Order: sequence, then structure tokens, then C-alpha cells
Amino acid sequence: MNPLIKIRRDLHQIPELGFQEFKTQAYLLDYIQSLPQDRILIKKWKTGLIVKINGLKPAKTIGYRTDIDGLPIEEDTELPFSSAHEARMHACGHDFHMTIALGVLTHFVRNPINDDLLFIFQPAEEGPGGAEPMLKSEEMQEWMPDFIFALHIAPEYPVGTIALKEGLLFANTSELFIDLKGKGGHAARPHETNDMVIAACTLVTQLQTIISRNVDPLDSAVITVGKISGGTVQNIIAEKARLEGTIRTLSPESMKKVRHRIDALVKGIETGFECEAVIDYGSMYHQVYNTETVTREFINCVDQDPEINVIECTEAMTGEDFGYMLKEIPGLMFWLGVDSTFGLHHAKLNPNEAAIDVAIKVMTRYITFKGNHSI
Ligand SMILES: CC(=O)N[C@@H](CCC[C@H](N)C(=O)O)C(=O)O
Repeated sequence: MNPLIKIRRDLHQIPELGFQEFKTQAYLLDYIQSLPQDRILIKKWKTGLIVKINGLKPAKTIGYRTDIDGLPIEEDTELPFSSAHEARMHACGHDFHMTIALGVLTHFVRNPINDDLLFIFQPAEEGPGGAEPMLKSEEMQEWMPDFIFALHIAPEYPVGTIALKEGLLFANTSELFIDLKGKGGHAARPHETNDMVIAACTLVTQLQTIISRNVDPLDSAVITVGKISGGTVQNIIAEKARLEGTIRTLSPESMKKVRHRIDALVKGIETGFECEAVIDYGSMYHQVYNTETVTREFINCVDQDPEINVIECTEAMTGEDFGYMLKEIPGLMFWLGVDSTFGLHHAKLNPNEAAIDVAIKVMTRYITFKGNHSI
């Protein structure tokens, strides 16, 4: 078996949530330490790693980032190498992302180029967000790259496809948690209670009016409530309810506006249902914005490979804390076609492993070009 496929399958079996990636970190470290060490420097940052490969005549540092965390999903693929961790799954392709990063890193350990390379194995992309604190850390500040690159698997594209665009690629995100507290009581005596199940359902419906009535129809935004919980049993009126969701917008300004409207509607629920509400916006991710000049250079370079189909896509409402890195450092992110019937965050996601070699070919070609040129 191709050793990288074995690595992908090993990593697939040990998904861990953000900042709990202990086994993952140990696995990555073991592999990197098994390579010839003469050009490699390694630093740990929390559950992540930062790995520098010294170049031959360095004029700059080229960064490549992969995320390393999994999701709280029970896998349902029936693959022989399914997750060994209960209710945890690499359902967003970070097992692919890590394997590709290791493949690219291995290539440049064996085939050094002029520039220094920095491989960033970043924890907690799915939440609460590792990119921003990692970027600010002493460890990273000492080794800040001049350019930064990353990819994300795309189940909707065939293997061999690379999709990207200049400028905005991924949305601004904010998590959303709302706790409601009223007065519970007997199911047969609603007039003596403030029912938080009714308040929560009303609020979920009202939140959608922000998208249809407050966001400019030529702009775009999403509010998804992914989880509602409340109450205790079927014949007790619920004293408490909780909504958990996420907000997506195409600009930081729209995010402010949407949050402002959420604050107002929640105040209305407090008044109307005579209850208490607490809003927590959790973690927020800055949009992913691809540097125009770098994107054009990347497309020109990669497009020369007849086996790669580079297409221009539209922006997506997915979020990525890699946006924080691109806010500070020029670079780009692209979608890598992996051809899966089931999409990201689905328990049956099954990306085609042939895409791993495609991505390694694309990244080694471009980094070799960039790392042997002066800018
Ligand atoms: C690529 C991808 O699926 N990213 C996640 C990022 C989640 C950010 C945060 N936890 C949130 O839910 O707002 C996504 O859901 O887009």
C-alpha cells in the first residue's frame, strides 16, 4: 500500500476534538522524526506542531498550513479503517489535509529548494479556533512565513479538480448560543408558566427573518440553528431551552448587522415571554480572502499540468480560521476535488484517496517554483 494511504487511514482512526489532539500530535511527530533530521527544526504549540525545513539559499519562508482536529460525529461509512473513537470523526477531511502536508514536507526534506519552508499543523479549526492564537504565539512570531498556503477537500468536485478564486473564498463566521430561562410547571397548567420550548421555537423562526428582511437581497447570509435542547419530560412545561447555531456573512460589516438584529430579537423574546435570555457568540472566524497576485501566479503555474483541471469557483458560506492567517500573510486557499457522494460534516463522507497524490503534485510543483524564485 502507498505509505501515504496508510498514514491517512491511521489518522482517520484517531479523530480528536479541538485542543485535544494528543494522539494526532504524537503520530505526526513520530512520522516527522523518522525523516532525515539535518534540515528539520520542530516546535510544539499546544496540541499542534510547527516544522521548519531549512532551504539551501533562503531569501524567504513559504508556509503551508493543515488543520488537525476532527468533529463530534459518529462515523457511518462502514469502512474497515473507520474511526476508533466513539462519536468522533474526520468528517471535514482534516485526515486528508494532514496526510497531504506530510507528503509535501517529505518531498522537500528529500528535495530541498532555496527558500525555507514552514509546515503548520494547526489544532482546533472546527472550534474554538486555533489559527488566531497560534499566529500570535511566540513560537510562530519567531518563524513568521512570507507567504502561506492551504487547501480544503471538496466532495462535490471530481479528483483532479482544483477550484479557487481571487479575493473572497470563504465567509465570516460566528458561533451562536442562546440560553432561555422562564418558568416551568405542569403540562396541564400552561397559564402558570413561561414555556421556553415555545419561546425557543418562536425565536428560531424569527431569526430566519433576519436573512429575508434585514440582509440586503444582493448580499448573502446564513443563520443555522443546528441544535435545540430544552425541557425534561413530555408532561412538564420547559423552564429552560438552548439554541446552538452559526452565522455566516460575506463581509465583517454584515456580521455586525446580523448580530445587532439577533440582539434585538432576543430582547423581544425576553419581553414577550417574560423570560431571561443570555447570548454567547462563541468563536468568530475572519473571512478567507485569497491574495489576488499570488492566486494568479498559482493558477498560471498549476494550469500547466495537463492532468489538473483548474476551475474558478464562487465564494462559499463555509468558514475557516485560516482566514486569520491570510489576513496577516499573503497567500491562498483552494478546494481540492475528492469526489464523495456525501458532503462535508456528513457521517458517510468518503473522499477518494487518489486526490492525495494530486494535491501533493500541485503543491510541490508550485512551492518548487515559488521557492526557487526571488519573490
Ligand atoms: C470548512 C468547514 O466546514 N469549517 C467549519 C468552521 C466552523 C466554525 C465555527 N465552529 C462555526 O460553526 O461558526 C464550518 O462549519 O464552516
